[in-house]
Amino acid sequence: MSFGARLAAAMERHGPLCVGVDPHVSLLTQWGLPDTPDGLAAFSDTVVTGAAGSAAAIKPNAAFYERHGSRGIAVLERLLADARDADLLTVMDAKRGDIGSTMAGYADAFLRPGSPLEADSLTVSPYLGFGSLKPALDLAAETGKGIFVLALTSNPEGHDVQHARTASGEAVAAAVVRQASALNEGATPMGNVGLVVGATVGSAVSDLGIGLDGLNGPILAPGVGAQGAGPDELAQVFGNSRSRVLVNQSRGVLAEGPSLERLRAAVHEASDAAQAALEG
Ligand SMILES: O=C(O)c1cc(=O)[nH]c(=O)n1[C@@H]1O[C@H](COP(=O)(O)O)[C@@H](O)[C@H]1O
Repeated sequence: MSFGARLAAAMERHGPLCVGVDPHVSLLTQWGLPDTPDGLAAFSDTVVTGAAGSAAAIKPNAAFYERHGSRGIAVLERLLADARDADLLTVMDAKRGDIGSTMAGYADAFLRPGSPLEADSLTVSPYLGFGSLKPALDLAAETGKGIFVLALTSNPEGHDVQHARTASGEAVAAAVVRQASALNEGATPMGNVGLVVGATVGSAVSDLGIGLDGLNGPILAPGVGAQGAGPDELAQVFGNSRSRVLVNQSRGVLAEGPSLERLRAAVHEASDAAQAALEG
């Protein structure tokens, strides 16, 4: 089954929440864990257990594993395998972007079946040119994996690049959305090519003339919780595309650990709140 179909089924079953696995030093400390590979492993195990059966997906952020070198990467490998065993879809948040020939290496690392870091989907940056993503998009299409292309990011600094206009007058982010949408045409229930649009972007979608309705793919929405967005913002930003929005929360949920019971309750609550906001 393709990623689009698997994600649609997981969202139908578990709701629209993606739990971000971001083991910040401050969270490890708060959880009473050391800032070491063992600390990362304990944190990751708890998040997988807390999210399994209650969230559609988890999104480990590579940065927090990479800072521990090879032992951190080993923890990430195990996390991805454990999530697979727990029937949790994975969004590998590595935000890769490079010249096409190198992009093929990143695609092999994260999307090739059997790779130690195999995930169900990968976040990528189109800001070396959308065409540079082709090797990753091709491998995803071939293997039924997913790609989330950064379009309108949740951070305010993203405006400089994403709101800029191309020579034809089209906003850069609108061009990204247009090119991603073309790849999902005709797919049911939705295609494998998703976008990242922060829930914090306010009226940018309409201001820039972006047609999210035509994407026919998933939209990963970070920015809820710790970055300040909530139900009103989800409803405002995503309009008619709300049914395909996968809402990410990292710190907002993770702050409830290390108690598994409290973490599970927070996952349920965040999932219900996201569902209500997106249905409303
Ligand atoms: O691709 C992402 O996931 C992402 C894109 C974006 O525009 N903004 C954004 O915050 N993220 C990631 O989403 C997560 C947000 O974390 P919290 O703010 O703690 O919920 C982090 O892992 C970010 O790296």
